[in-house]
Amino acid sequence: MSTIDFSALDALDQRDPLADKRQLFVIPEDTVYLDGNSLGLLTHATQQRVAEVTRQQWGQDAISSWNKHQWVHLPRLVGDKLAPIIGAATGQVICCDSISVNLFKALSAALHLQRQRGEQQRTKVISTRDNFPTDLYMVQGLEQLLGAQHCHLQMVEEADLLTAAEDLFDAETAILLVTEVNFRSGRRLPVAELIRKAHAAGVLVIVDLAHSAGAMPVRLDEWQADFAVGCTYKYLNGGPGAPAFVYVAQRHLGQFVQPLAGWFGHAQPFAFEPRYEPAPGIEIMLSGTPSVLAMAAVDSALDAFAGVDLAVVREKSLALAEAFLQQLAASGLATEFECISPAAAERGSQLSFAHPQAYAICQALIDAKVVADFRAPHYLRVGFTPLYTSFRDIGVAVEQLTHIMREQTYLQPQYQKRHAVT
Ligand SMILES: Cc1ncc(COP(=O)(O)O)c(C=O)c1O
Ligand SMILES: Nc1c(O)cccc1C(=O)C[C@H](N)C(=O)O
Repeated sequence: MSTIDFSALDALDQRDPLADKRQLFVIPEDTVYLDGNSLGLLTHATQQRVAEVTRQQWGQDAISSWNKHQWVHLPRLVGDKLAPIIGAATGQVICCDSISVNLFKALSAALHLQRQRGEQQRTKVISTRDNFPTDLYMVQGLEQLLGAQHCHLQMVEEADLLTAAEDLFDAETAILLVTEVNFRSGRRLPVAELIRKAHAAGVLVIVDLAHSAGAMPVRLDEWQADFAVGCTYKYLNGGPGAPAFVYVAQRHLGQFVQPLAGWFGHAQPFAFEPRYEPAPGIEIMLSGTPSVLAMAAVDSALDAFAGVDLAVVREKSLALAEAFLQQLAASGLATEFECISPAAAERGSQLSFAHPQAYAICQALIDAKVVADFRAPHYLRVGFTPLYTSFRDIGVAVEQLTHIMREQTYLQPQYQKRHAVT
C-alpha cells in the first residue's frame, strides 16, 4: 500500500501559479524528470525554432541569414534576453562558448584589472575545494601558462569561506571565484555578502551561476558582482552543450584586455583589419563565430521565462523539495537516506542524499522512469525545475524509490555494475 498522499499533492498542483508552464515542455513519456539541474528539458517552441532555422534560414536564406535573421547579433540578443533573469541591466551579458572558456576570459580580465590598478602583487585566486572541477582546472591552466608568480590557486573549504572570509583575503588575493550553488551538496553560498567582504579587501569576484540561473532570483548588478559565468543547458533549458553566458559589470567594460581576442570581439569584425581593436562593449568577451543553431535554441528556450517572477520560481522550488522530504519521511526512508543538503534558505534547487548504494539505487530509479542522478562518491541527487516539475511528480518519485528499497531491486547485478558516466 502506498503511503503517498496524492490528493494533497494534486491540491498543491492546482494552486501552483507556474502550473501552466509545464505544457511548454516536451516531458519524456511516463517519466518523472528530476535531472533539470544537469540537462533541462526541451520546449516545444525550441523544437519548432530549430526546425525553422534549419529549414528556412539555413536551408533557403543560407548565407544572407547572417544579416536577414540577425545571426551575427545573436550572442548579444540572447545575452540581453538573459540579463533580467540574472539581475543585470542590458549590455553586460553575452551568450557564447562554454563556462570553462568564459572563465578563462574572465579570470584573465580580472587579473589584468588588478595590474591596471597597480596591484601587481595580487596574483592569488581563491576558490573552494569542492567547486565544480572545471572552475579549478581553469585557474590551474592559467597558473601553468603564466607562471605561479602571476597566477596561483588557493583552495579553501566552503566552511572557512562562510565563517572567516576576511581572514582569507590578504594583500596577495586578486580574485574570489565562487560558485553560488555547490553541484554535489546543493549548498548555496551567500554571494552578496561574500562580494561585500571581497571588495572591502580589494578582491574582485567572479560568480559561477551554473546552478542558479533560472532556478532562483540572482541580482548581479545589485550585488556589485565583477564578472559572472553560467550555463544555459540546466535550468534555462537551452539544450545539450548549449552556449554559456558571461557577465561583465558595466564599470569594468573598456578597462581590461581579453586574451582570446578573436574577430567577433573586434570593434569592427567585418572591417577585417590586421590589428586587433577590442569592441568597446560586452562584445569584447566574444572570440569566434557563434554556433547559430545552438544559440537559436537558447533564444527560444528563454521565452518560457516570459512573465515569470523568479521569486515565485524559488518559492515553488523550495516547496517541491519540502514535499520530497515529507513524502520520504512518511515512507519511512528519511533515516536511511541522509540528506546532505542544508536547510532551505542555504540550498539551491536540489536535494542530495548519501547512501552506500546510491549508484545502484539511481540506476534502478531510472529504469522505473524516475530520472535522478548520481555523484561520486555516494550521492543520489534530485533536482527540481519549477517550470515543469509537478508536486505529483514528487509523489511518484518517492513511491518508486520506496518500492525499489522494499524489494531491494537495486541489488540486481545490472544495477550494481558501474557503466554510466554522468
Ligand atoms: C558549477 C559548474 N560550473 C561549470 C560547469 C561546466 O561548465 P562547461 O559549460 O564548461 O561544461 C558545471 C557543469 O557542467 C557546473 O556545475
Ligand atoms: N555539462 C554536462 C555534460 O556536458 C555532460 C554531463 C553532465 C553535465 C553537467 O552539467 C554536470 C553538472 N554540472 C553537475 O552538476 O553535475
